[in-house]
Amino acid sequence: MLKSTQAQQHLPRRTAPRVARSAKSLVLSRRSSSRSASGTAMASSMRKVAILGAAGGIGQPLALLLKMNPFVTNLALYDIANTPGVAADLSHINTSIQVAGYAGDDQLGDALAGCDLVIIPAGVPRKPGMTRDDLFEINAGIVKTLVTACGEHCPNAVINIISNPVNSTVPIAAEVLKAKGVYDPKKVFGVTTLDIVRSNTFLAELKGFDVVETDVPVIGGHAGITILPLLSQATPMADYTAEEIEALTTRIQNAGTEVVEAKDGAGSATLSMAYAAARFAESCLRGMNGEPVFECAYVESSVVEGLDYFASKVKLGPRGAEEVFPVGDLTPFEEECLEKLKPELKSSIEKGIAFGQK
Ligand SMILES: NC(=O)c1ccc[n+]([C@@H]2O[C@H](COP(=O)([O-])OP(=O)(O)OC[C@H]3O[C@@H](n4cnc5c(N)ncnc54)[C@H](O)[C@@H]3O)[C@@H](O)[C@H]2O)c1
Ligand SMILES: O=C(O)C[C@H](O)C(=O)O
Repeated sequence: MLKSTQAQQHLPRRTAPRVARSAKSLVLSRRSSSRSASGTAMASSMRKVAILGAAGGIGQPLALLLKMNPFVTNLALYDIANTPGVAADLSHINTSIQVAGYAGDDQLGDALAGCDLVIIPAGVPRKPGMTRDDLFEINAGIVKTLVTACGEHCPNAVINIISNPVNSTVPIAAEVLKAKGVYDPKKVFGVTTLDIVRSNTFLAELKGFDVVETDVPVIGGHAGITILPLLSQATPMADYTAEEIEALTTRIQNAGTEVVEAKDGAGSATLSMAYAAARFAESCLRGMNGEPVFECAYVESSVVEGLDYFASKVKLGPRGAEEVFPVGDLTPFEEECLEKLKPELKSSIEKGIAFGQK
């Protein structure tokens, strides 16, 4: 289990250093060069990245963003169907990243072989009226199968899990890898970056901030009240009324549902999620290359007693999540929200563990 370090205990009010990069780092580079888009780091290492669920609503735009990311050298696109077409289409883009499509069970091993990073958006999305937990019945099995294959074909890869319910699918992945004897808690992440992206956007809109300079840590999990934005730790600092804090927190917690309802049966967030997943993937790759990067993510954790998985700020490095930061000082409102989310998050974790061990 990951432990918070001595140094982290002495952190001041903020949970951790500010996320070290901004939306600018995803500006598209026309050549897959050795220069990152922000110009701050070299992207020289060979990196193979696989997307499992690559022909889907998230998978396709995510593949497009990664085809333009200088930290990637090989992109393996896997789905149960339609990946040859997606791969052929993407491969015509004149960046030097090599793209290959894989379809069906018998090609999964080839897709995963030699991967440094595996991103999993495979599974069904919500329709109006559903909770993320309603997806468990279908998505739990899909994640279990795919992570089992990761354990066999790329046991050292970092895994980014997008498939919902993330609060349960991450514990499932951990149990599967434990059973195979290849579990490294530093390398399995639930992607909660969309919660941060949304919080930054909504806060910047409310307060008239430059959105690129806005940073809201979001802790807890990725479903309803388990999503807890820490507005007291946001930058730039601002004064809020109690009503503003409550309204903004509720909007962030319901933002996924806002998109599900707007799409009216045609799925959930795909474009904003692809953006968020590309940002988190790039942060993992930068970390692998030795550049310390800070992101909030859902990981195995000892930050909150009784919750074995929890999202908080982590430091990404060559070995994955090298540090997991404590939540820092909370306001009474945030303390109350944290208490309220514990039973739901605990039950989702336990459900995932039980399924993973079956
Ligand atoms: N973590 C987050 O913040 C976040 C945000 C948005 C969506 N999601 C979740 O991401 C998942 C995917 O959403 P979407 O909109 O891309 O759905 P989608 O239906 O458009 O795409 C899913 C893809 O997964 C593929 N798939 C299904 N079973 C598979 C398997 N066994 N192996 C490989 N591929 C398989 C499907 O063929 C499809 O192409 C959903 O569970 C959704 O709830 C999570
Ligand atoms: O809301 C969903 O079902 C998808 C995703 O988790 C989101 O937050 O947009």
